[in-house]
Amino acid sequence: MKASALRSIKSTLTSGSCHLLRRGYATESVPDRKVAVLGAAGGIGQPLALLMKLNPLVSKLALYDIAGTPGVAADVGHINTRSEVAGYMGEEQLGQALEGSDVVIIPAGVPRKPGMTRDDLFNINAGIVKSLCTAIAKYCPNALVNMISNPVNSTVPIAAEIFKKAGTYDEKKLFGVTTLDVVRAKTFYAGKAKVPVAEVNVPVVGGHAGITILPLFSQATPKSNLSDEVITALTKRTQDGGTEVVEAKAGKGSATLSMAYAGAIFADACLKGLNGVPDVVECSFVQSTVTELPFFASKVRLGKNGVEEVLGLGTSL
Ligand SMILES: NC(=O)C1=CN([C@@H]2O[C@H](COP(=O)(O)OP(=O)(O)OC[C@H]3O[C@@H](n4cnc5c(N)ncnc54)[C@H](O)[C@@H]3O)[C@@H](O)[C@H]2O)C=CC1
Ligand SMILES: O=C([O-])CC(=O)C(=O)O
Repeated sequence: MKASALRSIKSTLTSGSCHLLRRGYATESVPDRKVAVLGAAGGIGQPLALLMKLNPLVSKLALYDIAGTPGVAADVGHINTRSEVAGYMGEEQLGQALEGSDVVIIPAGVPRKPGMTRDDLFNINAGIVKSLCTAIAKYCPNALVNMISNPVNSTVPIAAEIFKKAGTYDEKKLFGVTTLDVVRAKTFYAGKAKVPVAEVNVPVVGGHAGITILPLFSQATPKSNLSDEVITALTKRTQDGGTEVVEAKAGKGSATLSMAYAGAIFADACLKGLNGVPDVVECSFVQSTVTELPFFASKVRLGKNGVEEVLGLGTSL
């Protein structure tokens, strides 16, 4: 090889690593973290894989599905960000995908069509979640599990039972992802209250289906003087947000892009908690004593072991 060609390669490599250091990706400041996405070739899985590839807290990204992951992994893997990407396809590669994972995100499963409720997905998705959680218990029992597959109100308790049976259950590490309800509540509230959406906070408690989704607009910030009538309409729109998208997609599935965004926000919060960032608080459907229900969504403080504290319902402003 000519000396000039070698010099040019060297300079490219050096400027590449400087670039990583400048952007705060240096390994000494950011710990290595492996994230696995199960169902990574799906409607949510693909944009979620993209968003996790953009997250500088991730060093390894494992993309698993029953089909299609080599293509998704090759595509996302060309993006010049920190994480190494690998695709895994078929049950025989699930163990490899999971091994060493710090966070496992599960958007594997069937979505709704118009006229269906999330409960109609129970039979098929319960089976999928059961097999995936059995593998998690075996290959990465200490990982934080972010459950997206519906019905979340049931898939989370199912996962808990699978982990209990395997002897690996840790209530601090199992999360139903309800972030999309918060994302919607923030968007709809900002629109009506005419406040900058980036400043809005709205806790959403309860569960993730119809009337179990309870946005607490009385605690929304920045505060506004919306009438009871408007608050009732905002509540209903948030509760029916999933159905609004299912109907608009007219048979082509449910929310995927907004869910990928919400899933990426929640996974990022989990990673920050694991890395010891203080005061990381998100709403999530977790094992809870806030009400008499065994699982309930409320604000949760995230830390080095997952749930650090399940926060209560709060008080109206
Ligand atoms: N928690 C929430 O707020 C939300 C949850 N969802 C739920 O997320 C789930 C996925 O939705 P979409 O991505 O739109 O569906 P999709 O059908 O586009 O993708 C699902 C993916 O899961 C894969 N899959 C099926 N069985 C699998 C298995 N055993 N192991 C690994 N992968 C498997 C499929 O091959 C497919 O690629 C649905 O259950 C949906 O209801 C959707 C939106 C919001
Ligand atoms: O409505 C659905 O089936 C998907 C979902 O959970 C949501 O968009 O909130």
